Amino acid sequence: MAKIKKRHTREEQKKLSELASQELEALRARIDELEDDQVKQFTKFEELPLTKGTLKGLKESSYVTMTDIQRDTIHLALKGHDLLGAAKTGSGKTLAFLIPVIEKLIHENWNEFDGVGALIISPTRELAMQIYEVLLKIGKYSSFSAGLVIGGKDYSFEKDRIGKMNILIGTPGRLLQHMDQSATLNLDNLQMLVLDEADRILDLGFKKTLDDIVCNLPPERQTLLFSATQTKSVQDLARLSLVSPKYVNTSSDATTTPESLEQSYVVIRLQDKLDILWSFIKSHLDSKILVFVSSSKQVHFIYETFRKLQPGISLMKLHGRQKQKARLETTVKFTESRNCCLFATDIVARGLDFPAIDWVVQLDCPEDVATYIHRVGRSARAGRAGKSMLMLTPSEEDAFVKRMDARKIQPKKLNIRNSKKKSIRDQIQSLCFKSPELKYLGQKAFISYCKSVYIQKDKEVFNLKELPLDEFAKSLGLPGTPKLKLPVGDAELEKQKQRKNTSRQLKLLAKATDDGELEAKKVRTKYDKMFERTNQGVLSEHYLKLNADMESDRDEEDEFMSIKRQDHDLGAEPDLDAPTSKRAIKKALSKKLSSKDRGTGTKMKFDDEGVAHPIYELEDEDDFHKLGPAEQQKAQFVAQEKKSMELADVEDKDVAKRKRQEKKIRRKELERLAEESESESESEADLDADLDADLEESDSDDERPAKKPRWFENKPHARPEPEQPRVIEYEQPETMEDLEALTERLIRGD
Ligand SMILES: Nc1ncnc2c1ncn2[C@@H]1O[C@H](COP(=O)(O)OP(=O)(O)OP(=O)(O)O)[C@@H](O)[C@H]1O
Repeated sequence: MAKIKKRHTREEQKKLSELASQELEALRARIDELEDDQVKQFTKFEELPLTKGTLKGLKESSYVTMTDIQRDTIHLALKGHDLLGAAKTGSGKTLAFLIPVIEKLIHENWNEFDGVGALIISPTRELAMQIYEVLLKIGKYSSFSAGLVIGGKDYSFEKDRIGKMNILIGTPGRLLQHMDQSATLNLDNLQMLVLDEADRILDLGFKKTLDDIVCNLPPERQTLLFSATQTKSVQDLARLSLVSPKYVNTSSDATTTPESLEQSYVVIRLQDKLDILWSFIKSHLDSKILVFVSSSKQVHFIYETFRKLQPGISLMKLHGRQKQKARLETTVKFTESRNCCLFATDIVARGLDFPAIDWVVQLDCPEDVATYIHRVGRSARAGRAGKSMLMLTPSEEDAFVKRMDARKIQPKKLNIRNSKKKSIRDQIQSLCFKSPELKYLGQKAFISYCKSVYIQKDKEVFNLKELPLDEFAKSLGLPGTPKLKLPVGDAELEKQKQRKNTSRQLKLLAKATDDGELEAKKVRTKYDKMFERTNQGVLSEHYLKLNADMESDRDEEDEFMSIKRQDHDLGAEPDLDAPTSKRAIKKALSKKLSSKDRGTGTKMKFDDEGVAHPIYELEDEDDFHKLGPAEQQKAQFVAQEKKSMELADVEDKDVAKRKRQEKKIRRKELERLAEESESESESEADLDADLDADLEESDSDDERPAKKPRWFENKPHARPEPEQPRVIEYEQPETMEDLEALTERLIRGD
């Protein structure tokens, strides 16, 4: 969070405020007089009735000429209308709402004691940061404070300052968290609510959060909605309490993609995608390329594989499951790089303004045309040139091309030249063969891709049955096709889809502690600690990389799919429960473990193959019902358990009886031995002591003989000292057989 502008002295402030109020009066009059037709002739910001400070901030940021959406919306927003603005990607929507936000607060004479005057909601942190940066630039000459409230940052830091902010920019989850928990946050005076990428914020993933935010805002505010693909859903507008909104759509009369964008598509088999992508990258090494895939697992796998194959261009990855810090670092790195290739999921498809992207490649078909538009819109921004290539499988082509055509999007169909095609299948197979971690990533990528196809609503485009999955698995270097466990029925499908859409932030928010410091206060499990170490051999490093994935996906994928173990033996998977450092091993062996370290432990049972299982394993509900009614299963279980307990009881009794008999025999033999032994030489005493100890040990569970055997106590002088003590050589008996053999030898006296 930062102040937009330095403070003035009281004198200066008085003077300024007099001038400002005169200036504002004049501006208000100009705004009231503005006619739509008149504005249509405007080309420059300075023609609009904007305050001097804003014009200066714009000019210094090199914003002089307005884009269409800016020209068509800013004056309406200045007049106080609610607004729905739709414009192509990269057409300057950010300024179209930031200028009215600043101007509105200036006109309202907003000051630091008035609290939050404007709230800007963005679907992603990266986009929120981008908006914040633009605000700092153009708002340089206004005296408002602006704050960024996004997940992944220090919550307490935000909480302490949020009450002093005039403009807040944030992601839905974090904003709601502050609304619930930060006592200083007061939105009662809110003048303006802005939703950037409104369609995304209004969709299912954010629905509940947005509704919760909006119902806590004063209804008499002004609301601006901006998006590349505008919703006019009456329901959505009602949710936001828009009042007679003005619709502005600068992309309605032409295609919804930038004119300067050269669009193409190729039809290739699913199993050839990686070969084609590789060939494409190799022939565009001097370009800045953004590659979209459907899931973070695919990003992970392709990034790791291609990195090992060294294409000769810098590779990067960006997806929602990365830590915020890594995401920001990659965003900055990609922004600054000239020749590089970024593999990403749709998290970056919306809003992010990467400069000078030459190519947007869509390795996987987008879920709908709106997503296509957002993806390709990362290139050819603000009138610059750019190219895009969409890869479609034969089963996707017809329906998706039809969908695009309906939106006046007609990419050119291209064929890949055979001479340009390079196959990396053998290399990938060999990499996966050598590296279990890569194979594991491949399996995850396979499953995630299939899942992403399966959950799509548009079945005409996305049909899992049409896809050559065995071939696809081979192309990922997998020795077999991972088994897919797909959700049954629409309800489950919808659940999966919703889960996919639901912001990870919201999940985190639900688990947040009272002060919201979820990340800072997260309990580090032994796995966390283990994964944080890097010096434990190759597999632990692999697991370090996979940790985030495993943690986040566990519940999601356990329900959905399973991997055929026999086909995909991960071989040397580490024993996650074993101590992993010298210190840990020492600690584990130490009998002086402190009680806090002891824990309760987990009881395991072993099956016939010696594989450990938890005592209680949850069975799948469907599998359970297949076995018959619960009552019947219960009765069967009780009968079965009773029978096995009876058997066990008989066995136990037999063992106990045998033990008693053996003990009796041994004792008798020893007594006899003692009696026969004439001399009580030291060696005999030692022998007896040893035998005694041995008896004590072996009979520890049973009746113990008296510590000092009776034959020593009762007959200390019973036998005369032999003239020549007999020396009997013996080995320490270890087993019952040894003991018996020794006893026999002693009896025989040899
Ligand atoms: N009036 C202008 N003059 C020059 N450049 C501009 C102007 N307005 C915006 N830009 C630049 O155009 C680029 C795209 O702007 P912006 O990110 O606001 O587009 P957008 O419509 O919000 O895109 P998206 O739909 O992808 O979020 C940015 O780099 C911005 O600096």
